[in-house]
Amino acid sequence: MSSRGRFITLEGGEGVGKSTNLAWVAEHLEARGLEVVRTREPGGTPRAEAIRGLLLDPATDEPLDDDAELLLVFAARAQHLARLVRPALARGAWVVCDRFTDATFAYQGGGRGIAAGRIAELEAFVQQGLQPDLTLLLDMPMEAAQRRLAGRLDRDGGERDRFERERAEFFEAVRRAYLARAAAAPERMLVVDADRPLAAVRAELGVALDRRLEAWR
Ligand SMILES: Nc1ncnc2c1ncn2[C@@H]1O[C@H](COP(=O)(O)OP(=O)(O)OP(=O)(O)O)[C@@H](O)[C@H]1O
Ligand SMILES: Cc1cn([C@H]2C[C@H](O)[C@@H](COP(=O)(O)O)O2)c(=O)[nH]c1=O
Repeated sequence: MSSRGRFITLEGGEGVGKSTNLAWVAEHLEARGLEVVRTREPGGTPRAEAIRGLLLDPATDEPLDDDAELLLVFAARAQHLARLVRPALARGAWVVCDRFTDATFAYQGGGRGIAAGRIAELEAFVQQGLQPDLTLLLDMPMEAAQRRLAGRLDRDGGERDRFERERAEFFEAVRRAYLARAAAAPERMLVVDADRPLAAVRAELGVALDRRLEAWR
């Protein structure tokens, strides 16, 4: 096995099953003898998690400006990359991350309408060429994903965050932007039909991971 760590991201709209499947992906890799670091964006380190708090806070007293939202996302990412992701990859660990920059193109680009070129400039500045080796895009119709999200909120309690309160058109635009990015980068991004029983989703994820493991050996 190569000593270079690999960077795997899970993407998709709200409630499609990213967190549920991230745990499984990490265990699948660990069962093959790899050191795996589980993380998420925005967040992943204490200071980046503090920025996440600002981004997700649903308080309406001072609406968050779209450009400020974009810059906060990348500020959290810079911290996360410097303190957690790059050191882990450098020591040979595999990093499995719940959302990364595809989410910025989908939410701030597709959802908020910020130009892709502006996002790409920040991406180049913050990432200095670092990209995920593999992105698993969990895709399903927005209404079904919203039902899953509502079920989770009913079961676990908690209120909707600032993004989860967005209107249906926002989530439709996010989904379209994700699918457009996957179509433009088919070698990196695998679109997985998430509107199936968990066992079927995981079977497809497992095949994709094992194929990559073999190719990267
Ligand atoms: N394939 C599946 N079939 C049925 N239910 C599922 C499936 N995958 C996940 N779920 C359930 O759907 C809910 C949402 O899943 P999860 O929290 O993993 O989604 P998420 O994409 O991480 O959401 P968020 O974007 O809010 O972080 C959970 O209650 C989870 O148990
Ligand atoms: C990385 C990233 C995330 N977001 C949004 C998308 C989600 O609504 C929240 C994160 O919460 P979740 O538990 O992962 O659902 O943040 C974003 O707008 N832009 C980004 O780059």
